[in-house]
Amino acid sequence: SAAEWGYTKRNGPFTWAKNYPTAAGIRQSPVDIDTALATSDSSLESKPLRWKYVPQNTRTIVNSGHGWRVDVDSEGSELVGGPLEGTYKLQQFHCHWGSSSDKGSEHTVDGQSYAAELHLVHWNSSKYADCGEAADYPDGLTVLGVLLKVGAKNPELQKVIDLIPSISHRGEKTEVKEAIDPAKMLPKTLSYWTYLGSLTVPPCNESVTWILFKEPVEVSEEQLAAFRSLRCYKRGEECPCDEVDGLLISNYRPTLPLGTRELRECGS
Ligand SMILES: Cc1cc(=S)c(O)co1
Ligand SMILES: [Zn+2]
Repeated sequence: SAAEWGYTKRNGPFTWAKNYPTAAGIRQSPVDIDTALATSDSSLESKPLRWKYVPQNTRTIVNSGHGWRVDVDSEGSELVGGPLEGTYKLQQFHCHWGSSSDKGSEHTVDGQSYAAELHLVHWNSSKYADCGEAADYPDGLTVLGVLLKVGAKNPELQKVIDLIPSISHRGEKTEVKEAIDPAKMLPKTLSYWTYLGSLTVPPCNESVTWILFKEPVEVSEEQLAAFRSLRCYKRGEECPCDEVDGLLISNYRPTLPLGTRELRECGS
């Protein structure tokens, strides 16, 4: 089969369009947030973004081979308001990071990278039956993006990090026993930028309304190091990628042009 996509020279972001043509589209993510281009929009201010999560519904954490991912039972969750029409439900959350903390976020702000970026993936439950179906429609998904910068240890993310040793290799998964509250991983101030974009991994579906919070949240260097200890290959198999020891030291996609898309902001 075609070499699985990844983040190395051989199978990285600049090769994805070969097997996933949408990756070469004009509504791709991430993008650089040129703050001077952002337009504030009274309709966003008038409909505050609101979310409700059920910490007990965080089910499993898996090593996808491209990072860690916490899968959630969508029932009981909801995200409404801001740029969104209808109700979106939480499906999963995951992170992107770099080989050192001077890079690793997917979105950049006025050209500045952060150390990592947390993505909370939601699907439009007002119009579609599940996340898989929603991913095929332009209004199907919403991802809340949180920029992560080096600082204090993040207690909520520590619950994820404590599970990483049990999912060290690709395909390994484990139950999340201690409830993780996604709401506790969001910044205090809720100002955000929003624009229409895509998944940042193949097949790069152009079905995401991006909502990127302006205020970064802190994680510690040790926590970032734990992310980089994940391996991209299955236990007992050869390491297919040419990363050092098959360690997932970097899993962020470089930015794509915003093009003629509108970039709106809410809050200072
Ligand atoms: C559905 C999905 C969305 C993003 S942003 C990602 O990295 C993986 O999967
Ligand atoms: Zn992502």
